[in-house]
Amino acid sequence: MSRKYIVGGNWKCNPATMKEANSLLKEWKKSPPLVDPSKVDVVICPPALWMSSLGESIEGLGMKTCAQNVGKNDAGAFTGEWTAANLQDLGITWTLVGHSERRTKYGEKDEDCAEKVAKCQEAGLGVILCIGETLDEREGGKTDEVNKRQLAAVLPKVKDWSKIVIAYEPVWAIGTGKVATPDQAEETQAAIRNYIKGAVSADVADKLQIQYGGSVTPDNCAELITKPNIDGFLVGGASLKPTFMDIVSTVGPSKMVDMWPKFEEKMKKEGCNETAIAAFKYNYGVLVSGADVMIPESKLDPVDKLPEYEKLTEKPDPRLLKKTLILKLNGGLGTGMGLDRAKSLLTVTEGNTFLDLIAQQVASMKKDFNTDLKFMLMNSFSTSKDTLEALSKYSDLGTGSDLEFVQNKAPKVTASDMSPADWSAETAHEWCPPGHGDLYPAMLGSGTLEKLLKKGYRYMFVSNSDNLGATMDLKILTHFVHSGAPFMMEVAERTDADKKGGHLAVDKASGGLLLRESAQCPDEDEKEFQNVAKYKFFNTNNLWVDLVALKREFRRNDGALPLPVMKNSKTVDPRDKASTKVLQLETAMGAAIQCFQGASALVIPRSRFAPVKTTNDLLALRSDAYKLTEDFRIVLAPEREGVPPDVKLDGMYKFTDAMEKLIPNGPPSLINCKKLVVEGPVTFAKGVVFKGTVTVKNGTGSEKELAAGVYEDKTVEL
Ligand SMILES: O=C(CO)COP(=O)(O)O
Repeated sequence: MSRKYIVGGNWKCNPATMKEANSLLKEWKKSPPLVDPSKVDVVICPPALWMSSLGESIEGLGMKTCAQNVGKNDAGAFTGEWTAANLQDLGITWTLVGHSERRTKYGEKDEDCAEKVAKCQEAGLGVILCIGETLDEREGGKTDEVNKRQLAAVLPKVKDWSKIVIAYEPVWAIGTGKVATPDQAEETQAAIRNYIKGAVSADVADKLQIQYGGSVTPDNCAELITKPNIDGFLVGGASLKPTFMDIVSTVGPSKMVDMWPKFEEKMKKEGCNETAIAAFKYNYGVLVSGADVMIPESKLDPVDKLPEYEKLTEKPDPRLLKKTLILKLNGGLGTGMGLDRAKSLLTVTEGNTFLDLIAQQVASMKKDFNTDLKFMLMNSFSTSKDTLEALSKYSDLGTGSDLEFVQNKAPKVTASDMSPADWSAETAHEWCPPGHGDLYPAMLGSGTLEKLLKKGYRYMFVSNSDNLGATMDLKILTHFVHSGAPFMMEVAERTDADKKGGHLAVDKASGGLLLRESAQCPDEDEKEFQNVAKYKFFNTNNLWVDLVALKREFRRNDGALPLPVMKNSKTVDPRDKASTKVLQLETAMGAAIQCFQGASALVIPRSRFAPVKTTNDLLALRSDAYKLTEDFRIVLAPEREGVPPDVKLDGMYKFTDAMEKLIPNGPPSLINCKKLVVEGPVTFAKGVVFKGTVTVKNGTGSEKELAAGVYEDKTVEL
């Protein structure tokens, strides 16, 4: 029969302070074990004084609090004791009885244990009964005899065997670092079960959970747990560390074995291709392994020097254009800005959407370089139709699979049990886009990579469709090809405004480049993460990829690039916050820098980086702080010297239609504005000019107009 596993953490008289205990629980919370709670119980035995105050945090982790000891008495004159009923009263449903330290250091006898078990049975309390032999006893061949004696004393008191767990803890293995071998533990525990079978019944013996305890660590638990008579562990020293969760995860039946077939079947049924399935399998495997996704400071070195765009000396080689694909990522919806369509359909300048400008950029590049240019989009299942329709007027861009490939979709994962999310009310909600790191598997799985290579394309320039500064630059292309790097990232210098975003760093172990995003930074390293003088560069998501190297990496990694996996907690129906909690697994395309040996980076001027993430960005972009160049790029006006205006609109302007109401007469002048803050319902008259730092406030609640004029370094109250 299959018994439920049970893992206990016996903290003994540790740690020294409750503060430390709380921070350990916090650590556990950060990377909880991803095991099925219906298959593994976890109990934690803190010092008695803290049981009540820590109980909530322990239970918040899906674990139970367990006492380390209990009195053999009822309520009364028993100074220093507590009763089984006291524990029940506090909501504590488990206790250890007969731990070897109680037996040897406090003189507890088999008979005391028996009385304690009797009281616990009366109170309906679960007991983990600890038994085990000393070294002398083992060496004297008395192991089974000792265990039987300790058990025999207690057996007559047990009426309800569902409330008893046995912890076999050989005294010589406790706190000594000398763990029993898996065979030793298995042999002894099989003998214990056999004894119970004879003394009680086969049914009770079969159902009885028997833990092993004594120097269990994350390193030695995996082999022990393969033994049929080991149903979990009672862990001492190793339960005082964050890595106790690794022991729990190891004991938990692998979700990969349990759940993966369900995901695979669902994806196949949906028509997902093999590459998409392999990519999701990799991501899901990372999720359920409970792997530590953090990148601590100790593993990194800063990047000191990088080649700079302005200093590139290579002579631009126009012949390379024929071998190069320009790819725009266009999978994003403008939900954050109140749109339910592709974000690139947003109007940027009079009458021109992002897509219009991109199409015109491509046309202009073809003219400038006097050559045909291969252009493609990666759409998502929600942007493809609208985008192709909008671009149909630009016939020379290409059509169909010549113009686009579509990003994969990934199943959402139910947060509580890691199963595929199920939402029959709207099955579309069971799927999500897997982040732009899906670029690589989507290219491979759609056949696009193979097709491009066959046609002689070797290089790819990728950028986001909301970054209108990212155009084909022959100088950069030539530098990339001449450098021989398989992958190159355009980075920009971090300013204070960028300190919360990710940064480029050197991985000490490999010497290669990697990106650290804020979700990958442990709390204690946050200060260094935000240190823009130390970590000077951020990823602009303008990337250059050698397609031959990409294909090689896929082959080396069994068809799935090992990108860092980010898990986003959401609800299955994004608009219904009460619906099932799910995890969406995503990867980021820039993170691939760590997958390519010899990948490089280039520092570019900010003019190649003008993304629109919010209506703040959009307002700035529409103003005279930016210029539309002849080749349809939107770049910061030279007067700005590379620094965009810092616009902070009230939350009420989050959506584009609300922002339009702020500027019914067109955008204000921001060319000399450092920072603009708008609070409350305002409309700008025609001819408003902001200079320096200006705040416009309307606290009245009813809309007010800001009259034409120059506002410089002041707060205007309307
Ligand atoms: O006594 C134990 C658990 O109750 C085992 O302690 P260690 O895991 O530190 O050896």
